Amino acid sequence: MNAFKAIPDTGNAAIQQAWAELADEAKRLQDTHLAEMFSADPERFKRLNVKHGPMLLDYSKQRLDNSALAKLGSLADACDLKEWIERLFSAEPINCTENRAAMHWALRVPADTALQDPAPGVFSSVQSQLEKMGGMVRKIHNGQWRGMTGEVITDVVNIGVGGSDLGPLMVSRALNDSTLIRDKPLGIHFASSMDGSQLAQLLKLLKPQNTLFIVSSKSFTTVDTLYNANTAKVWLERSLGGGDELMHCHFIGVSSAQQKMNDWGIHPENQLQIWDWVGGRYSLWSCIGLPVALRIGMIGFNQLLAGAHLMDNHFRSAPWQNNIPVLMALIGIWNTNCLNINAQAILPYDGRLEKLPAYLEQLEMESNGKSVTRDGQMVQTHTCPVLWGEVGPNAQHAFYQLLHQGTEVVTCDFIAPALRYHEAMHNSDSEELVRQHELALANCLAQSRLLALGEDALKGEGELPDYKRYRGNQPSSTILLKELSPFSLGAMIAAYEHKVFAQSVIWGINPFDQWGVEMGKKIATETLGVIRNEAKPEYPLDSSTNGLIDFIKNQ
Ligand SMILES: O=P(O)(O)OC[C@H]1O[C@](O)(CO)[C@@H](O)[C@@H]1O
Repeated sequence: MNAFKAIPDTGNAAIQQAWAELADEAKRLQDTHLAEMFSADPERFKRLNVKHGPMLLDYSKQRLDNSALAKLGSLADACDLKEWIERLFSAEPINCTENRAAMHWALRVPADTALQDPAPGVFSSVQSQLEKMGGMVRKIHNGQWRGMTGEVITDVVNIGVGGSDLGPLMVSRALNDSTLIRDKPLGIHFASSMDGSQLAQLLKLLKPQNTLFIVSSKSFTTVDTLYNANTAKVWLERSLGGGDELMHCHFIGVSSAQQKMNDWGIHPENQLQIWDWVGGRYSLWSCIGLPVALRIGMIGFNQLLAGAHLMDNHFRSAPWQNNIPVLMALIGIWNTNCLNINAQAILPYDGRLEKLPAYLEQLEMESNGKSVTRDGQMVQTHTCPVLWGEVGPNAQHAFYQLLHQGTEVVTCDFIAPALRYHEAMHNSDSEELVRQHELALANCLAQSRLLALGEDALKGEGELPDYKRYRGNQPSSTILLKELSPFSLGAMIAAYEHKVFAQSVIWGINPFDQWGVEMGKKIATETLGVIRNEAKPEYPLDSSTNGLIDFIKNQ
């Protein structure tokens, strides 16, 4: 179905013209099956893939061609994407509803950069916090960070939620078997859920005298985190007693709210600073990434930053035809706005990337799940699609049925490293593991092929009954990394970040705020008062909420 019920009227003739031309392209291609596109052009992959650094993006299984791409490029030009990219790489407060810059890119600028500071002291304050974090990492790794009883810290628990959890969690899991950490066995754990589920499990296993908590919260007001942190504090106090020494030995804080960290009792030496110009979901590159640095060491952390910096430079300088994040953005615009595909699955074929779908859900949906433009108008196009995902091979045994034979069109991102286990050739089990990696790669390629081509993927199957048929034409992109390393992961995450930004420019929305989550927090506070019999609601509650509260209270 053609998504263009009406060409969006943005009041800008060039943008409108670009949308109109895209509508024609969508009409031209709407009935062309991917199988036809591949058989009509044996060079299709060559035309529709791009490589940069450790990353390859194959978008030949997307339902577009060079002509449609050219029109998408014209749309990007009409929306002044190039100028907006330069505005991102400056101290301009492009997060207009919060009057803040969005300088997460500054977090990965190397110490010896020739780049000009976007505002006085930005680069130097980033470096000084990284150095402070490096000092803590060394102390913990060397066994010099002692608990209150003088025992070595063996376990670190990151308490945070959203961007203060998902980024560090995803990256630490992804790089869990990095060679950099072989000699440094340190338990690194994460507690995010406000109901205390994860923390309760951890507190059963950990020993207070050996455990260090990182309270990670940009705002230091997030109740999920503060409740978990309070539970941890009480747990420590019960065995070790309270006081300044306990706080000094067992808590690190990472936040932009220094006074709030002071008030909570984080010792000044244990405070790591972030800045209001780092959005929560863009913060893993800052000291919010402390669990990552603990996992892979500062050398590894710097490689992660270097990979992201490589992608920053690429995004800033490459023409859109070769620009990985811009192409990812344009493909998304094509799917969402031209083909009416509003679902996207993230499918890593590497178990180490198990948390990538959750991380990208926040990055994309909290950034671009918006319906009001920067000018305060209602958007006239769809914006962010619904994202979800799972480790691909496992998802094959769960929801791929819908992808192959359901009624929904879904675009998929297949993600895999080309090499794995190669560095462990001396291990006796490595040959078997290499074979397992080959198996995963074969499945990755086979699934994207079958989804694209349908039954054409396996000619010679003969006439199939309807229930066995594969219609195909499900579009996908494949991202291959040379291998999964701090550097390549940094580059890939930054590519997704910039994709999100480029799409926000085309949709005319601000990707750096999240006002949609605020009212829920307020109402929850009021509801808590009612559940605890401490307050009456300001407004009469609806019958559903009343009924549910009655049930809870009657138990
Ligand atoms: O780091 P904080 O301030 O605790 O916020 C955690 C998360 O909460 C949100 O503000 C949404 O509620 C996210 O944007 C953020 O990553």
